[in-house]
Amino acid sequence: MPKPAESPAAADAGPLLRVHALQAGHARPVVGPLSFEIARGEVVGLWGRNGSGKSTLLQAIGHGARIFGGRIERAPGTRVAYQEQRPVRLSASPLTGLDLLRAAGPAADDRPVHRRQRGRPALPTPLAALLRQRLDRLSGGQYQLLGVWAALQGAADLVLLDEPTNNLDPHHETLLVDFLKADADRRGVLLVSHERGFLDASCSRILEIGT
Ligand SMILES: Nc1ncnc2c1ncn2[C@@H]1O[C@H](COP(=O)(O)OP(=O)(O)OP(=O)(O)O)[C@@H](O)[C@H]1O
Repeated sequence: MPKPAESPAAADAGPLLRVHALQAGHARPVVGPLSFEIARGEVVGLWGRNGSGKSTLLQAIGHGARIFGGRIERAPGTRVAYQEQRPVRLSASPLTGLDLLRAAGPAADDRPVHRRQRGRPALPTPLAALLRQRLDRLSGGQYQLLGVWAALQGAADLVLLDEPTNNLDPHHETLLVDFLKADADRRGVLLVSHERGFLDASCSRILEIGT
């Protein structure tokens, strides 16, 4: 489930994220040194072979990985949502799709008609059908799509998505590209994918790591 922090909205000026000479890892460094920036409105893709440290880089920015050198700077007040490569799912839970959207923040917590009235993207029809369903009864792809929408349309300014096409068929992968383009100026996105076609269709820039 996405975890937006409860800080005020980030200032509009300057990049949301600055990564400078970062070396990150776990017991030892596995990625870097890397330097890049992400501004609001950008969708930046991470591309690289298995084990090159893409997930570790997202973890270092989101939470969890150890920083061995360099620095990560977020614009003051930047709220982060992080969809992990294998999002945690409770085996039994009465929570619904609507509960998941509400947890992402007020912007994601709405029905299609209300969203249109506020000038925000309408909840896509395939997701509207999931609002009343229990999360533990959703398919892997349904859960993935709902989680990514919540991260993108929730309160976060910076959205980290690790393999967001996991469990998605080609039709829903296309829908995901539309999700990323909807209201894109409101946030910056850093995503990992092995699917080059998806990266080319959805990203404004692609960073290759581990070469
Ligand atoms: N929690 C962890 N503790 C120790 N080492 C880890 C941990 N997670 C990942 N690693 C190691 O860090 C290296 C980079 O892993 P990471 O998952 O970041 O790569 P990746 O590029 O995302 O790979 P993939 O494309 O296969 O998902 C690997 O050698 C991996 O074994």
